[in-house]
Amino acid sequence: MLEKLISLGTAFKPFSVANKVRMMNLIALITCVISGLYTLSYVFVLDNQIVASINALFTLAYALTLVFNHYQAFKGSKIWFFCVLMVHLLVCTNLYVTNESGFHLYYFLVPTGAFLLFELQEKKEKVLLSLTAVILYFYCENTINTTPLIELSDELNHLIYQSVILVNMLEVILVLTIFANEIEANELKLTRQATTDSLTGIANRHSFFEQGKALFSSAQSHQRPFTIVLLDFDYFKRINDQYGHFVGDLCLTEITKVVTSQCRKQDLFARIGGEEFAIILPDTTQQEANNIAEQLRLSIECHNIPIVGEQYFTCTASFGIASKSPHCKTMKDVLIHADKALYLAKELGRNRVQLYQESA
Ligand SMILES: Nc1nc2c(ncn2[C@@H]2O[C@H](COP(=O)(O)OP(=O)(O)OP(=O)(O)O)[C@@H](O)[C@H]2O)c(=O)[nH]1
Repeated sequence: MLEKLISLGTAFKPFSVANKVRMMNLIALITCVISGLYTLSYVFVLDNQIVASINALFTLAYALTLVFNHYQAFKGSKIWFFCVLMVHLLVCTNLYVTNESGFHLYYFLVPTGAFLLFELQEKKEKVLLSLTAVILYFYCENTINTTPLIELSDELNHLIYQSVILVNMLEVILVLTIFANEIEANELKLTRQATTDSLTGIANRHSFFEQGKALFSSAQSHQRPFTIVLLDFDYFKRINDQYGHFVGDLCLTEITKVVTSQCRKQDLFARIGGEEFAIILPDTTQQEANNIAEQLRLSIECHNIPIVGEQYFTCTASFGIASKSPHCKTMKDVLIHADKALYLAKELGRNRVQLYQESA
């Protein structure tokens, strides 16, 4: 139930916008609860039904924020919420009680909330709401309500004042913590998106080169072997033409799983082109890589890829292998050699593993 309320209006929204809508819903709910508690205290503790009724109306007005979000009026919901809050605080300090209660200190939450909840381009709204909050704060601070509906003792005023400070602090801490967590989650998601191939879920071309360069440098400085295996599907165009693009995609994901399951922890498996993949094998000689690639070739050849019902098809792939040699100054040099070997594997009939030879 709570999760449903917090998620109101978030469906089909981009991640960052959905986060802000959730945050607005959460803040509106917390405010409803706080305002509701004040209403109960006006009824049962201070025994003032008029103030309780007015406060109950404000509680309902806060709840309307969720309704706005439900109907996708997100900007409207934010403006509504902050306007209700500011009028409410004005009524608290100038009608219910006096400014000695410190209710007007809640105005400090408006600029913080507005700058966090409004979008970057909604500058006008943020500035206008913040300015209004500052003006109203000074108005309340310098206006003495001589006819409050509730006469509070000095002790009670002091108690409320402290509770306002406490709630202010807790709200700021809560909101900032949630925002910090969401920024971190956002960053993580964006980094994953930028480095992962969306179809297969393995490293993409960009990530391959970034990580590959680091692995190559490490191999160079420790004088350890470094080998690249290139894997290219055979006659992939035919698979697409015969079974359709969707099955072509399925073939790529299925074979990715087969290869991934056979890779070691230290290997880097990436999709570097449409139907071209690469595996960096650190600490692996060309001969060892040859055995690994041969095993992969066999596994791919034997793997049944489902089409519909009980129907299956198989595919094959060609492999080109090259290792770091004194002629290779960069990872790209090794990759060029592996590409030459792959070309040869295709030339020699496909579904085979070809090692790069210096003379090739
Ligand atoms: N389904 C699907 N097909 C893709 C994707 N990326 C590239 N392709 C297809 O892969 C095919 C590659 O064709 P070619 O470069 O001619 O190579 P090939 O048919 O595999 O032939 P050889 O490599 O010479 O054995 C093209 O038809 C592309 O449209 C993808 O993400 N999904």
